[in-house]
Amino acid sequence: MTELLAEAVDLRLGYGNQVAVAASRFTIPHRAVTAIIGPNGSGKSTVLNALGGVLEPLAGRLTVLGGSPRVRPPKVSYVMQSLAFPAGTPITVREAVGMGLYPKLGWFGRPSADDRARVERAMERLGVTDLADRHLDELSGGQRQRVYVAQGMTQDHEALLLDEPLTGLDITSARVIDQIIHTERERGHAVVLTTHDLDEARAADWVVLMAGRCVAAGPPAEVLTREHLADAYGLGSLHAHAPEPDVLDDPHKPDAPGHDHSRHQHPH
Ligand SMILES: Nc1ncnc2c1ncn2[C@@H]1O[C@H](COP(=O)(O)OP(=O)(O)OP(=O)(O)O)[C@@H](O)[C@H]1O
Repeated sequence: MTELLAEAVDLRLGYGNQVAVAASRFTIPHRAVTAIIGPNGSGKSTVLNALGGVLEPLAGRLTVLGGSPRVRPPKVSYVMQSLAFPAGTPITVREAVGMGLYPKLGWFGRPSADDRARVERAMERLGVTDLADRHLDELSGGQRQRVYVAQGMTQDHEALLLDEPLTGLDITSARVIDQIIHTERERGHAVVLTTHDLDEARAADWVVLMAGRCVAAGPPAEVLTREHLADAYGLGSLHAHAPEPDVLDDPHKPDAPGHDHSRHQHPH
């Protein structure tokens, strides 16, 4: 049996008494890259929050690495760039990356030489060493995103949760973070990321397709089908998320629709 990072059973997640996600069952494998994809408001970040132990389920069961994520397993590193630091926080890049040590040290623990080396290594891996003494406020969005991922890397972890890590990045920054994601997997870690990019989801080992519920979870080829995407995104937006044009146009490809040209019409 595949080793699991997470398992959800009859899970309900939400805010106050508003249910945002109701999912009967889905799993996320360990030591693999999982992409959570779905339309705006479909519950991707909500699921990540629950996996990261930031949000308690309203009902049902969610286990991460065999336990409750609320008893924050220190082995799960959650990078929440959107919430991490309010604008104007007077903090340097090195300090921000060093905050990845807090789950281990607590707020008042003193970092050892090893801990400090870990911070430097994470900054090197993300290519932000030159920015170490700069204030976060002085960075571009892409540079800041690298800093957040470096913070996640600093934490001793088996699983890395990343909220839209590649969104809005230039090719260089995206490549750096993409490389990190794949190195993490090679090290036997799990990476769970949220995305709006179908290609990013196709490149993952496992996909969870959300629409306020789990539409499907499994390998990309089984999840990112026309039917599932139509279910999640609605028929009206299907053409925007359909396979690449060359797949649509080449009748020899297994996924091609043959002579069915109806898919080229834009439904209104
Ligand atoms: N802090 C909150 N308080 C109340 N409702 C929330 C909160 N965060 C999210 N929601 C609601 O929960 C639902 C799911 O939101 P969530 O942020 O998980 O979606 P998402 O798929 O990540 O969206 P996006 O693609 O826009 O980032 C939405 O209806 C949203 O309005």
